Amino acid sequence: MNVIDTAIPEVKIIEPTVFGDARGFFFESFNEQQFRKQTGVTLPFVQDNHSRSTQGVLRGLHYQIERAQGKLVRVVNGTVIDVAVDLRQSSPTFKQWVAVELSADNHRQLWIPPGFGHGFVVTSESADFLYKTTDYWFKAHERSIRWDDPELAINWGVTPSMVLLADKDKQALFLNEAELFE
Ligand SMILES: Cc1cn([C@H]2C[C@H](O)[C@@H](COP(=O)(O)OP(=O)(O)O[C@H]3O[C@@H](C)C(=O)[C@@H](O)[C@H]3O)O2)c(=O)[nH]c1=O
Repeated sequence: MNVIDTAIPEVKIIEPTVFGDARGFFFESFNEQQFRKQTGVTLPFVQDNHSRSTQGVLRGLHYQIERAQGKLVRVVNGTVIDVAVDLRQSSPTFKQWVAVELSADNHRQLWIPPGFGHGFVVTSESADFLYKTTDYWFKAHERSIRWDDPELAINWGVTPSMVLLADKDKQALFLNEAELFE
């Protein structure tokens, strides 16, 4: 696997080594030893999630204010633009974001550490999104920040009128109203 730095040092793109042959392909989608060695991340993963979304669906920007989750995310069908936003007020990259295309074809994964908001928008007909998390889900600690907050000015690469949101994300807070990390 290959680890690629992003504009935010703790957010990393992981490119697995894919072995293609006449049958199709094979790759190790997660190897704890390699992941630890090459990213320096030693947090254990405790939950695996799978969501399916249709074109234009945007899930985000989500985080847990307590029991913050690190996430290792990837796509096994379709294409998304995946976004990580630094919500740690003491961080030199506070309020900065990275957007990375993840697809079934590029096999890319994104490591998003605890303390970040996370979201993605589906740019293909549908997308199957898989991710590992470093802590469990706690409904009481869930928070959502508006995907289109002008203070963040995230370039999602999609036409805003095409975006489909859950009610909770329509009611999400602006960054300046939200509870953030120290
Ligand atoms: C996130 C989650 C949801 N659920 C349930 C709650 C709800 O009934 C249903 C759908 O949940 P949501 O609408 O919150 O799903 P979704 O909007 O896909 O939430 C996810 O979005 C992405 C961007 C993330 O980063 C994740 O951490 C998570 O917040 O699944 C669980 O049982 N376990 C979980 O870990």
